[in-house]
Amino acid sequence: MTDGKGASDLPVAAARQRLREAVAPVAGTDRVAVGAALGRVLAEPLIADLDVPGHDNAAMDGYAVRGADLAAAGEARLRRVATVEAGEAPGRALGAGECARIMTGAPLPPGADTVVMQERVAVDGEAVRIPAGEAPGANVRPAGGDIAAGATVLEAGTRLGPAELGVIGSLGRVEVPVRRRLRVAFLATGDELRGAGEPLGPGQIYDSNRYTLHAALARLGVEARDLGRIPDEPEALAAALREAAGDCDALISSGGVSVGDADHVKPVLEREGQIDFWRVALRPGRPLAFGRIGGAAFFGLPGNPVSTAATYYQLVQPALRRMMGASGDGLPPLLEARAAEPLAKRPGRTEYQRGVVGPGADGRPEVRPTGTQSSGVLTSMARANCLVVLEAERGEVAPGETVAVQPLEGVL
Ligand SMILES: Nc1nc2c(c(=O)[nH]1)N[C@H]1C(S)=C(S)[C@@H](COP(=O)(O)OP(=O)(O)OC[C@H]3O[C@@H](n4cnc5c(N)ncnc54)[C@H](O)[C@@H]3O)O[C@H]1N2
Ligand code: MOO
Repeated sequence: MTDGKGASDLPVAAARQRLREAVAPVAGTDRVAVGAALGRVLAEPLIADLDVPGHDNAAMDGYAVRGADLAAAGEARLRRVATVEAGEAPGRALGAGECARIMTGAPLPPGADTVVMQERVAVDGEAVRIPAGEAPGANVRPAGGDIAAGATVLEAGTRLGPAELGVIGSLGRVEVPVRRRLRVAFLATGDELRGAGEPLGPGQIYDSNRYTLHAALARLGVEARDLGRIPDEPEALAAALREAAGDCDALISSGGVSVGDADHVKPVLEREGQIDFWRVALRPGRPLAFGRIGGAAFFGLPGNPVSTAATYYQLVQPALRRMMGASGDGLPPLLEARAAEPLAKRPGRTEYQRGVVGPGADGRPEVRPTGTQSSGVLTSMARANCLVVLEAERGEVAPGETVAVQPLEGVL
């Protein structure tokens, strides 16, 4: 039993460790078109089979010259013998005293090792005059300067975002080997829940957690299966979970995981599978349950809307990423900011308070809470651009104290 203050709850770091040990990357890979690979996880290292760029080329529009021809004093007088556009072959080699008009991206003619920007040059017909002071070797992008043939460009486990897909594109690949998509089912429990468009009876509320979960899973790039709203009835919950466990890698529920008379998640998990841990020393989200049903990892998230969002973000998503085969937990690094207002906190649990971080009067990062920190106030999350991470042992935070913040932008 706990003492009610969280003293025997699992510390957050221990919960993360247990999750890392309990889940493993799924087997199976797909080959998908590069254009359809956003958010997927690279299944094999990407080894370059060519140099990028493939040839020494000009970084500026100007004149390709031999560095040896540049003047140390006065000016160099060169003769333009060719023009090279991007996409053309480099043309014939430059001899002493010769230069070529060249455009950005065009391959350097043999013999040239320098590009002089056209703004620095006086041109009279084929005569090109270059004042002293130009550096030999300047404005050339060497072959293989971005990617050298044979190099490992991206490691297995890389989650593919716009930059990574661009890199793969620069190698001319048509398809990319990725881990198979994770299948994740989610549901909301609660007799009080109604769906959008339905009239509300007395004491009823609209289900918001399924929207939060669905959006978070969609952004993560898993195949999300919506099991809908399940009444507070153990048999209904057990049947839904048993069925979904047959073809999903992970199951996520929201609500019913605390100690109320209608909280059936934990007993159902104990009966239908195994419970690994229940109750984590974090706020919001303390009654979180984790275990296994059949072949699927099971995450029972507390029903309070902020608790659902925060536990998903802090604990579930890192575990799902691991199952996807992605390296790292994907959580942004913690940054330091000054508290602009007092932050209520009692020692015992790690807290994730919702805040807005931005530059203070002195330009240094300053964070203020987004109003009421109740786990039922979901607008506190929607208005936040960061979570203020307060260590378990910490108490009330006074204005001016340094706190850790975790940027939320683009993550949840
Ligand atoms: N005696 C105790 N009571 C509670 C404890 C405790 O330790 N002892 N813990 C509290 C904490 S902390 C949390 S968090 C909640 C979590 O409880 P449940 O996971 O059982 O969640 P529910 O009771 O089902 O719902 C809590 C709250 O959230 C609303 N809710 C639920 N699902 C949704 C949804 N899909 N969309 C929108 N809102 C939802 C629900 O109506 C309740 O208001 O337990 C505390 N109690
Ligand atoms: O952990 Mo509960 O989420 O504090 O309200």
